[in-house]
Amino acid sequence: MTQDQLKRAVAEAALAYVEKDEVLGVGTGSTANFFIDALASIKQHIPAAVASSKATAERLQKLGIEVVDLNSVDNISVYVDGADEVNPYLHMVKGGGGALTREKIVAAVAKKFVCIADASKQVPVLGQFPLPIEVIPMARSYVARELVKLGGTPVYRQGFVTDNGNVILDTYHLSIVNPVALELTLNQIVGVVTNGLFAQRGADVLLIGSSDGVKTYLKP
Ligand SMILES: O=C[C@H](O)[C@H](O)[C@H](O)COP(=O)(O)O
Repeated sequence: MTQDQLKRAVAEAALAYVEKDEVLGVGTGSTANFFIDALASIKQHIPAAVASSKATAERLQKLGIEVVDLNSVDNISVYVDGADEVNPYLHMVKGGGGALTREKIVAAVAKKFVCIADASKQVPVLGQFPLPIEVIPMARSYVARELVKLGGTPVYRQGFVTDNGNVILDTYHLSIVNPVALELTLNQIVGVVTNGLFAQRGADVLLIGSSDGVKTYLKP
């Protein structure tokens, strides 16, 4: 099976986690896009969705699903999104598409986080994928120097501006042996808006698309 076929299979499997007549949170990226396309078959049961990016909002609206502002809802039953890496504890690296801040906000509100990914995203230890860090533009150089002090090698994502008007530092070589602690440490750097570690609030359910079918993992 191709990677896209695995993404489609896992996206379709995630439909089983969508709660009827509840507000749904929807992530960003190629795997999330397959999920949005799959939602067409059950859209009559989705009163509204909260999107984690402008791109996702547009895709949902094209399908005829109402997109609402997060401030207008009290809770989100389920949030479905992809990941760039996921470890056995269901901690993730996210933000390859630059949507990490809104993703982390929607994930924080959601009662359940369902991560959907193809098998290439499963890793024993996070950190092969460079960690995306969203930064206020004027703080870019300062934050980069602080990341170097932590052992990282930050690379400015040239020509990319987030939905929030900020920039991204893709950071190589960080030692992510303790994702929860590193997530907190990175949050302490002034000028950092969000880092791409989703460890304090990891996934509750992980669906992995593999050549043997879709496998389900629960947070240990
Ligand atoms: O900012 C993007 C998101 O965190 C995505 O969920 C992540 O990059 C995975 O994307 P994809 O499904 O395209 O591999």
